[in-house]
Parts: sequence; C-alpha cells; structure tokens
Amino acid sequence: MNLVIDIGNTFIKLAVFQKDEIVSRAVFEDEKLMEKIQEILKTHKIEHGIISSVKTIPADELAFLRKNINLIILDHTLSFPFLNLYETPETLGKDRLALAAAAVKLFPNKNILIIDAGTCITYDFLENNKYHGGAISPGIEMRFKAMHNFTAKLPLIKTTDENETELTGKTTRQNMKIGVLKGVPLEIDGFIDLYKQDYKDLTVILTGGDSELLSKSLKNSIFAPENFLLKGLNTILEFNKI
Ligand SMILES: Nc1ncnc2c1ncn2[C@@H]1O[C@H](COP(=O)(O)OP(=O)(O)O)[C@@H](O)[C@H]1O
Ligand SMILES: CC(C)(COP(=O)(O)O)[C@@H](O)C(=O)NCCC(=O)O
Ligand SMILES: [K+]
Repeated sequence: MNLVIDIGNTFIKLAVFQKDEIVSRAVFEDEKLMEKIQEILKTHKIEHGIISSVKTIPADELAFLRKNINLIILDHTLSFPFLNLYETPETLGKDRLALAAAAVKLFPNKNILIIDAGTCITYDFLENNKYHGGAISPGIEMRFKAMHNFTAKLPLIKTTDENETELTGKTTRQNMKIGVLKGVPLEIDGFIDLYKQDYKDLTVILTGGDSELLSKSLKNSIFAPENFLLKGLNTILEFNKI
C-alpha cells in the first residue's frame, strides 16, 4: 500500500492507497503529523510513500518516515506524466506538480485549467500534457485576515459566517463578505473566460478547501473531483517507484 502526504499551508492531507483506491484518509493540522503517521503505520501495511510539502519538512519527521517506508520526496527532478515548461521549475509549488499529474491522468491530451482554492488560489494551465504555469492570488481566508490585519477598523470575518445574497452591502461586515465571497467567484469566472477565448475546448477543474463554497457561485461549469491532489501524488509515486 502507498501512503501519500500533502502538506499545505493550512492543512495536512494524508491518504492510504491500495492501487488506485483510497482506503483511508485524514485531514489535520501541522502538529499532529507524527502521531497520524504512527497510527497509519500500525494499521496498514505501507511499503511506499510520497510527501509533498509547500513548507520545509522537519528533519525528524523525514528521518522517521525514511526509516519506515520507501519514501519519495516530491520535487521537480522526479519523472512526471507531463512536460514541465515553468521557467523556474525549482520554485514551483510541489502541490501544483501534484495537481498537474492528477489532471493529465484524468484528462490526457486536453487543455486543462486547474483552480485550487486553498490558502492561496492557484491557477494551473496544461495544454496537451504540457504544463505552462498560471497564476497565484490570495485565498478566501487570507483575504479576510489581510483586511483585518492591514487596517485599523475592519473586523475579522470568518468564512463560516452567514453569506450575503445582496450585491450592495449596507454594513461593514456585509461589504467585506460581499467583497470577498462575490469577488473571488468573479475572479475565477474571469480567468476561465479569458482562457476560453484562446482554448474553446477547455476542461476546468476546481479543488481545494474552499472549492465547495465556491462551486455554487460560479457561472462556468467545472469538474470538482474528490481527493484530486492526493490522487495526483499517488500517480507521481507510481511513476517514480524503484
Ligand atoms: N475548518 C476550516 N478551518 C480553516 N480553514 C478552512 C476550514 N474549512 C475551509 N477552510 C478554507 O480552506 C482553506 C485551506 O484549504 P486547503 O486546500 O486545505 O489549503 P492548503 O492546501 O493551502 O493547506 C483555508 O484557507 C480556508 O479558506
Ligand atoms: C502558491 C502556493 C503558496 C499555494 O499553496 P497552498 O495554497 O496550496 O497552501 C504554493 O504552491 C507555493 O508555495 N508555490 C511556490 C511558488 C510557485 O508555485 O511558483
Ligand atoms: K492552492
């Protein structure tokens, strides 16, 4: 069985794969990583693993993983089922490599825009199995936190607060919620429209912690496959197993 670990800026996602199927999955915060891995190693027969991180991985965690499984650390020097044309591949987010791998596995030889709404919102564009790059913008929670932190008077809004249906906000909180929760879908639809001007047959994938919240507000139709990034990591692991 394979263990795949995705360390994002907000959450760690972890899954155990038997061939292409997820048999166990967990989402948690940073400090629980070792505990969760020990639990998984006790309950599953893990032989291979892959870890993708947008942060530096602590040395003791790496040493522990390496001692227990055949571990691959995701970076741009591995083999991928797509051609990477990013001009600075060494600075490209590892999560974005995993998303691109998942996309070509699901939709080979297509024009694909992957939107990952997590801590940041990333846009990744693939044309016929060639990865070009895309865009990075602040995520929903980051926008709320930034407005609170960088102003004197704006309150902190939580994503879980009740949504607004109006276009015109009449209180400070309404204005902020509308600015972010209507603004982000407008941004996403705007990017999709711009890509569609050049690529009529564009496949759009939406994933990440805020994808459910956002999918209802988009005018463009999108795919929202489950555990998309984790499946991409498993694809890369299978591609690079020795
Ligand atoms: N319970 C929650 N706690 C914190 N953030 C949440 C929660 N539910 C959804 N989110 C949203 O999901 C985002 C994190 O999504 P995720 O894809 O896991 O990010 P990352 O891969 O960057 O860690 C947060 O920025 C926030 O907007
Ligand atoms: C853009 C990101 C912060 C997104 O991270 P996430 O929101 O998934 O936690 C991450 O992919 C990253 O650190 N990228 C490095 C810069 C680049 O991709 O070019
Ligand atoms: K992201």
